[in-house]
Amino acid sequence: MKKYVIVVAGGKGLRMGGDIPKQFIPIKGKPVLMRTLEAFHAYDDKIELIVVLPVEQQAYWKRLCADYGFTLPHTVADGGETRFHSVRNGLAQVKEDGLVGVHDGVRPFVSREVIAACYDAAAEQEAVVPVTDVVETIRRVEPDGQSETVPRDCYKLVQTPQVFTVGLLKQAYRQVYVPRFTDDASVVEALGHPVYLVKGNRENIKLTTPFDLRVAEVLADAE
Ligand SMILES: Nc1ccn([C@@H]2O[C@H](COP(=O)(O)OP(=O)(O)OP(=O)(O)O)[C@@H](O)[C@H]2O)c(=O)n1
Ligand SMILES: C[C@](O)(CO)[C@H](O)COP(=O)(O)O
Repeated sequence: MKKYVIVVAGGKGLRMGGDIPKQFIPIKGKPVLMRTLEAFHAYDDKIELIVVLPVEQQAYWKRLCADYGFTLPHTVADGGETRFHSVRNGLAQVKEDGLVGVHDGVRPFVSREVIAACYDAAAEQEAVVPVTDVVETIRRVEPDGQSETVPRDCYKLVQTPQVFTVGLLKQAYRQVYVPRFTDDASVVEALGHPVYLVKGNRENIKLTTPFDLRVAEVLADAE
């Protein structure tokens, strides 16, 4: 079955800050986005890679690929106003039926096992999301500042890649954007389609703040 992955790196990285967009920051000498693309290529060397980048960063990325001798073939699509719009732009490059994953460009430590589990399950279930358990106590805070502990077993932390059949994801992304579409599963769910959960890997962190870069250096050392 034909496989695609849309690697979204079209955001602003405001919480990370800094001079270099977070997807280009080197971790142990290799830019984050290259690590992410290599993880999918290592899973399946025939998977089609689609990278979504802001238009103004695309020339820089091309130069970076030349500088690092990065030769994995990939298509580049334009970043959009929100993650939803970036995914929609990437999806326009998906031309055949099969399975399509959407993965955050800034999650370079996804394991090969988790990628495989997501694509394998999607062949049966059509819509698959990797999750991890909540490892701390959670409190819900009301608008008036009152708060109470809620049962943590009722919650999971959501990762990517989120993998779908091409037809289903294309149908989902024809919907009008609403702010509660923070991931791909929420867009598919809005069609009334159930989402199947598989176990993610704890190392599969989203590099969001400078603290995460410190963790990333340690995780890269352990590879
Ligand atoms: N318009 C957008 C917004 C986000 N993303 C991507 O979606 C992923 C998850 O987003 P997040 O890490 O929250 O990145 P940013 O939106 O860039 O971060 P911030 O909210 O701090 O600006 C990232 O790989 C990001 O590049 C995207 O492709 N297009
Ligand atoms: C899609 C996502 O990675 C799932 O955890 C996440 O929602 C994206 O980050 P954001 O901060 O919501 O943009």
